[in-house]
Amino acid sequence: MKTTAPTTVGLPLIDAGQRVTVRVPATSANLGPGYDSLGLALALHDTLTVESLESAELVFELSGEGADSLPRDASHLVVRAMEAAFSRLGYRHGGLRITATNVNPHGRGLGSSASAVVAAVSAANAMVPAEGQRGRDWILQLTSEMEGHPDNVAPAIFGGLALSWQDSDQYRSTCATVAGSVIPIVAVPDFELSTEAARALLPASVGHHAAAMNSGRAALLIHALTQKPEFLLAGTEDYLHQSYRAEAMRPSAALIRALRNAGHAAVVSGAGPTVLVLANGEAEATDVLAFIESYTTANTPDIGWRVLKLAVDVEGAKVDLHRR
Ligand SMILES: Nc1ncnc2c1ncn2[C@@H]1O[C@H](COP(=O)(O)OP(=O)(O)OP(=O)(O)O)[C@@H](O)[C@H]1O
Ligand SMILES: N[C@@H](CCO)C(=O)O
Repeated sequence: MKTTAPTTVGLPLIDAGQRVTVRVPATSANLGPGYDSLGLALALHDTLTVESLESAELVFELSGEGADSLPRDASHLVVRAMEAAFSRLGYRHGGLRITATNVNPHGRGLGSSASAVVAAVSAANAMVPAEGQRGRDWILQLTSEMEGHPDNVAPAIFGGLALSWQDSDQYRSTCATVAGSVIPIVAVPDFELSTEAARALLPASVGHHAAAMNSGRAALLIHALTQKPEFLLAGTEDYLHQSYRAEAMRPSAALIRALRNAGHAAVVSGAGPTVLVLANGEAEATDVLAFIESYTTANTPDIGWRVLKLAVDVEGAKVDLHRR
């Protein structure tokens, strides 16, 4: 399907005939107590290829997740993010061919929207002349503004475990190295929950006791993820968001409770409803996979779960530019 692309009159045009491919990881934000600040990149990758056209057209070739439901016009998230990036960089495009191969499920808590905006902004940045291009911290700033929080975009950009924060209106992030024995496992249910709906369930404020308890667990979690995975169960206890959101994802909340009662570090991935388990070593990973299989068969027979044993992505968004 083709539609006419909007233009930003007055700005210089990028060259036609450029082709950029961006491979971007899925991400799991929060990790329990790290609400809006911690995120882990996962080896589950979407691929976006963008070509700059001579003609003022938007051409879409979409496959995989969202191919049947995403818009094929200027309202597509990738186009909106590219327009914002070009405009901030001081350029405009003539037309674009967008080819997206998506494996990251949408609205499930694996950072699909963050992956899309990181891929789009990275592609736009690579398409402007070299002297106008900006670094990854600039990409972090713009994509965090678009998402409203940095915890998914940061690991999608940098890879690994990202610790992010906000100084006034500036978003910052640094990476930590995850212990080699940590194995992320996700159980993705067949229902969606939008981040917007999940955020609307949170209270405007929490008590001092909850805040203090959460601070302790967030600090412990970094130590557990990087050096002492035996503390993962204690380190993933959250006091800020999961209990308020449980009503919107009851099967996920029940699975998390059962996994934690069995000693496994299970949390809501992002805003849910995916369940993330951080296993310590292959033996625990095998136990977790068996536990999820038997628990879901017995307790949630009407829900389809896609269970994936993944690895931590340490590379982040990978950009390849081909100029004609
Ligand atoms: N690759 C994509 N291309 C275009 N639009 C996308 C893409 N991925 C996600 N979106 C849009 O973002 C929406 C999902 O975003 P949302 O923030 O609700 O969930 P999420 O990013 O999958 O999960 P979370 O933020 O909890 O990790 C989709 O319904 C779709 O509108
Ligand atoms: N920190 C975000 C992650 C999902 O985008 C939330 O929990 O709402």
